[in-house]
Amino acid sequence: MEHYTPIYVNTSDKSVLVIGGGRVAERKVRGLLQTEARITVVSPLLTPTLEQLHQESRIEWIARSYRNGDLRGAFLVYAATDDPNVNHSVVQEAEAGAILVNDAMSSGNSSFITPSVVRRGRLSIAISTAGAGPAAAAEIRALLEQQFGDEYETYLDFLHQMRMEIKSRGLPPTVRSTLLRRLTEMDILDTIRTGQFEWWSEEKIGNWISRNQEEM
Ligand SMILES: C[C@@]1(CC(=O)O)c2cc3[nH]c(cc4nc(cc5[nH]c(cc(n2)[C@H]1CCC(=O)O)[C@@](C)(CC(=O)O)[C@@H]5CCC(=O)O)C(CC(=O)O)=C4CCC(=O)O)c(CCC(=O)O)c3CC(=O)O
Ligand SMILES: NC(=O)C1=CN([C@@H]2O[C@H](COP(=O)(O)OP(=O)(O)OC[C@H]3O[C@@H](n4cnc5c(N)ncnc54)[C@H](O)[C@@H]3O)[C@@H](O)[C@H]2O)C=CC1
Repeated sequence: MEHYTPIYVNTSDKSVLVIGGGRVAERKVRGLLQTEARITVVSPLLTPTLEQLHQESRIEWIARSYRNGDLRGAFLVYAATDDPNVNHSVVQEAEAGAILVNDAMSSGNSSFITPSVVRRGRLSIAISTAGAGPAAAAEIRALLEQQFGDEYETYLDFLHQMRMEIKSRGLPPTVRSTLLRRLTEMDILDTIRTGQFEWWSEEKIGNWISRNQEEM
């Protein structure tokens, strides 16, 4: 059985190449648009959505078939044409250049696979079936989407703000980790769900930290 190593890759300001401009390429691009990647599509044809994204300058378009050498400077590559030979050539060029590559037609040829993703602001939950059932991955995503609602976006923004605040205070590591753990033990999610959440002021954050430090 194939086992994969799940990682979250930072593609900010990195050049990501998608070879092919069809339905599957469009799905890969939609995922990439959630990041700060610089996206280039190489394909003689584009779907109407990709065409629109190109017109809005959100993606670059090289309007021709893939050529050996196109991968120069790329950080990550998706081979998403409908021609297995072309995808294979893309994979070969990527491997020669030690670039991570996804072949949409074959998980076996790929150095990474594209998971199904639930996004709620800073929270992302990635699901993979190691290629066994992409439609099952999408079904599991839909289930998780029901379980993890929009309240998680606010919740994680709050945790992030508190984490930055706690880390900036130069507290001893044990105090810091206790405070960070206590944060997740509070019922913040419920207050967001019931519409009672209010962002904490500098003063309230300061008071909460001092009070909790005293209780340790
Ligand atoms: C290996 C992988 C390679 C990769 O792309 O990385 C791959 C490969 C293949 N997919 C195929 C088919 C379909 N894929 C989807 C949908 C998705 N496919 C995605 C990922 C992956 N697909 C990777 C494994 C992920 C994992 O580990 O589970 C998702 C999760 C993410 C994304 O693509 O962005 C996205 C759902 C996003 C969402 O909704 O959340 C649908 C449903 C639909 O189209 O609505 C169908 C039709 C139904 C069916 O066939 O099951 C075929 C057969 C093609 C043929 O026979 O012609 C192959 C080739 C093969 O199996 O060899
Ligand atoms: N990984 C996944 O999630 C899935 C993968 N697939 C596989 O992906 C393949 C592509 O599917 P679709 O996007 O629906 O096909 P499609 O026919 O909509 O798109 C193919 C695209 O590849 C481009 N293309 C063809 N030759 C090219 C070349 N030499 N250089 C650059 N671009 C080239 C075409 O212009 C077109 O834009 C399918 O044949 C299937 O095997 C299918 C469903 C899901």
